[in-house]
Amino acid sequence: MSHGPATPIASRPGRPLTGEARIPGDKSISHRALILGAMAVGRTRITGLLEGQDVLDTARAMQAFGATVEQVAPGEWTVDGVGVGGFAEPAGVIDCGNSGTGVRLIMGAMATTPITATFTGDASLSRRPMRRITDPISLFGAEITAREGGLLPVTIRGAEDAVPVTYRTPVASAQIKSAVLLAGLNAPGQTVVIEAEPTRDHSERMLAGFGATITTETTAEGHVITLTGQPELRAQDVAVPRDPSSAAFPVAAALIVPGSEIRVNGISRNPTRDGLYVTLAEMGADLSWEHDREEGGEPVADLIVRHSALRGVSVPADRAASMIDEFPILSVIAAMAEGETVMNGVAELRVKESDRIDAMAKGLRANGVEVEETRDSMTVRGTGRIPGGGAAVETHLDHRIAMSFLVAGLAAEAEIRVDDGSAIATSFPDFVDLMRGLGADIG
Ligand SMILES: O=C(O)C1=C[C@@H](OP(=O)(O)O)[C@@H](O)[C@H](O)C1
Ligand SMILES: C=C(OP(=O)(O)O)C(=O)O
Repeated sequence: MSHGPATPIASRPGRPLTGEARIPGDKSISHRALILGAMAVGRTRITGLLEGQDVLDTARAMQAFGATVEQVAPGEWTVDGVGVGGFAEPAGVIDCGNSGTGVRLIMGAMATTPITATFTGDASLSRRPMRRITDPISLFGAEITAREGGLLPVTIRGAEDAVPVTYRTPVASAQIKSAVLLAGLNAPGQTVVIEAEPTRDHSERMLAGFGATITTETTAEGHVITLTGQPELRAQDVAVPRDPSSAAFPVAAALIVPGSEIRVNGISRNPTRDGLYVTLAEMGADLSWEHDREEGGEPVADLIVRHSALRGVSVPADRAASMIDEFPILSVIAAMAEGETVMNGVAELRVKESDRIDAMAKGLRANGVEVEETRDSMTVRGTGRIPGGGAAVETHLDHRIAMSFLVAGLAAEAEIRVDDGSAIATSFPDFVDLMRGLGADIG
């Protein structure tokens, strides 16, 4: 999607937050449901799909590759798949907008079908590294042309006679792992991904759910995932659970705005996604979990969160993958805690929708918070207050930077303004309305 006009938004300190925050569907699982639905035989029915722009761009891409993707009702979609190896050559360029997950998973999914496709994205996505995907998919036999530096636009000619691949991921990334597994679907024999640290495992869970043979073992080499190629994937009913990364914003707001108490139902307890919640418990957050259960193949529970006196902590590097998208909001929570919070092993934040270490450090400093950064760490010196009152924070087309500072403004001593909130619609289109419904002064 091309980017519309910038929309400045501000938030101000006000009354306590109360009520229930109804979080939209998980973005990672929504992308995967559409892609696997398109690669299955038959009609996949998806409920609770996130209708954020990132996911809508993936839906459109799956249509361009020949699947029939339809919205039946809000959040309810059907996908009539074309089967593994059944993708048609798209007529036009595939524009994945702002979405790293979309472009990288789809590049993997088409890399072992003998068709050609060109991928583009917005200004943010066009700065993000793609060799981490094009390198492994070329091992399957795909041919790649990219802009200098391996950046988008990228054209892929899918392998005619794909060979299976064993690949050790060079950085902890579920996107790399998933792209390789999706490419492995149309290669004969076994495709193996080895990761040093476990990353979110939604692809593995969903591939098994669609009927693929896939195993995961923890060995001395790391986490070893083995997929048997050329399965017939069978259409499924997929109930998408709520997104713990989106839930993090109202949860954070309730923790730092005095007098708040909110309920957030159906939060993922998947250990590959719950690092923020582990960290918040260490910081002294008042979190009560109820009704542990399974939804859409994922462990979930309901959360009640209350305003809390928080202390700074050191977040170990081996937890980074399980909370990779939550560091921007953690840095806001850390400013409202007493003492230093050190976030280790976070270099990957520099290649997200923006350089998130740099964007958070600049925005927090502009609002009176002391921050130190190295290439792969960020330290926030918490004093329990955010003076606020800086110039508009630059968000660089990054939804999580925008939402983080809008939450910060609710507990700051003066209004906080972001230069552009339009990217919020990529992952959490109802963010402003939902926060207002809890009592937040945002707009
Ligand atoms: O696989 C996924 O759905 C995602 C993986 C993560 O990216 P990396 O794999 O690049 O760490 C995360 O930041 C992104 O929001 C979603
Ligand atoms: C990094 C993110 O998404 P993506 O990589 O899909 O653009 C995110 O949502 O924080």
